[in-house]
Amino acid sequence: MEYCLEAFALHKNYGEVKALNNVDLRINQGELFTLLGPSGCGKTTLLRIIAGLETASDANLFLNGNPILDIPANKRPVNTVFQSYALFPHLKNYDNIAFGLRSQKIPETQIAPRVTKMLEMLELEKFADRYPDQLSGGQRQRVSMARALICEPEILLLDEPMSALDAKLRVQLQEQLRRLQLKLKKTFILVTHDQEEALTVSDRIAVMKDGHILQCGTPSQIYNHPNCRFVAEFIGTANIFDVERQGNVFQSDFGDFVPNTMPEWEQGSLVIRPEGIRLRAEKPAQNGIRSRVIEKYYRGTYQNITLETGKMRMRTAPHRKIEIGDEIWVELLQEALVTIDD
Ligand SMILES: Nc1ncnc2c1ncn2[C@@H]1O[C@H](COP(=O)(O)OP(=O)(O)OP(=O)(O)O)[C@@H](O)[C@H]1O
Repeated sequence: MEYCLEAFALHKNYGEVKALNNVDLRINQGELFTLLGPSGCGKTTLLRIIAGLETASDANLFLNGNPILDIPANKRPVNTVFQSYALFPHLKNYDNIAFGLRSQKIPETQIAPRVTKMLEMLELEKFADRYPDQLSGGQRQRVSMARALICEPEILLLDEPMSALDAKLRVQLQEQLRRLQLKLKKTFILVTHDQEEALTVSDRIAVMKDGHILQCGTPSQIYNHPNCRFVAEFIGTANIFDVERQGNVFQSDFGDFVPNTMPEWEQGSLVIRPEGIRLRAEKPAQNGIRSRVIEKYYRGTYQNITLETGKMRMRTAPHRKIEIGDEIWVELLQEALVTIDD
């Protein structure tokens, strides 16, 4: 299979700081690939190296099988959408979008239909004659996307494009971004520190920390099968507790548990997501805990419950009568228990 983008052994040092430490990456043709991690993990540096805005040492970077590290940024077939929009304030939105084609001296008769198509695709028809400062943040970011896409780059790079928007707009733009990418079937690389955004829009996610990629996989692989404590904690809510293996059972401070698969190690952790813990009317046959409810938060479509035992988080249906102080039986579903070697 031919990858759209391949990187081998990417290193980037800023003085003492190892911004990227031996990063390998393979991104498929037409996928929405997300670089996810906390501030300072190196995701922007990686995006900037792909864009050609930053140099890398000892590295190889291939686009459609061709090496690109020696190609300057303005000659690479990639384009970037920045958090800060980077639109020209003195140009109308139409002219902002047309800018890249005009600078290639393409005749206006060919530019007009392409701009019109972009305006349509990003639902911006009404705003063509306005200036960027007459738009909301989300609309402005759509103009930035149209401007970046009109030159038909091989890859669209998106550097935290939604982080300046409020929560509701962000969700709208995430869905719009995903629809657009599926329609265009183009490779998009998104940088974000927002795990919900990554889970919502991505085909695959690379979780980064301290210049390393810790895990790379589909949203459901990353969420349901985190390969280490950091990934489990960074994505969603995770209940994590120490265990010791004794034969086919894990012993913990909260009782004995049996997961689906037994690892080789003797000491490690078990991870379970809140939805993997279920309320039971009586003691379950295995993986049961008797515990007191210490917190309850109504969330509309569900209730968040905190158990006294290990401050474990679980969820119940919103109509379920359950009160703080209740003693309940819960089952940690066997198939939801993930083992992690610390
Ligand atoms: N020009 C620079 N000079 C010195 N250090 C830098 C420079 N750019 C980045 N760094 C450092 O490299 C590391 C990775 O930075 P990078 O911007 O890639 O992280 P990030 O994950 O994108 O973070 P954020 O989400 O805050 O933008 C950080 O420790 C940062 O301080």
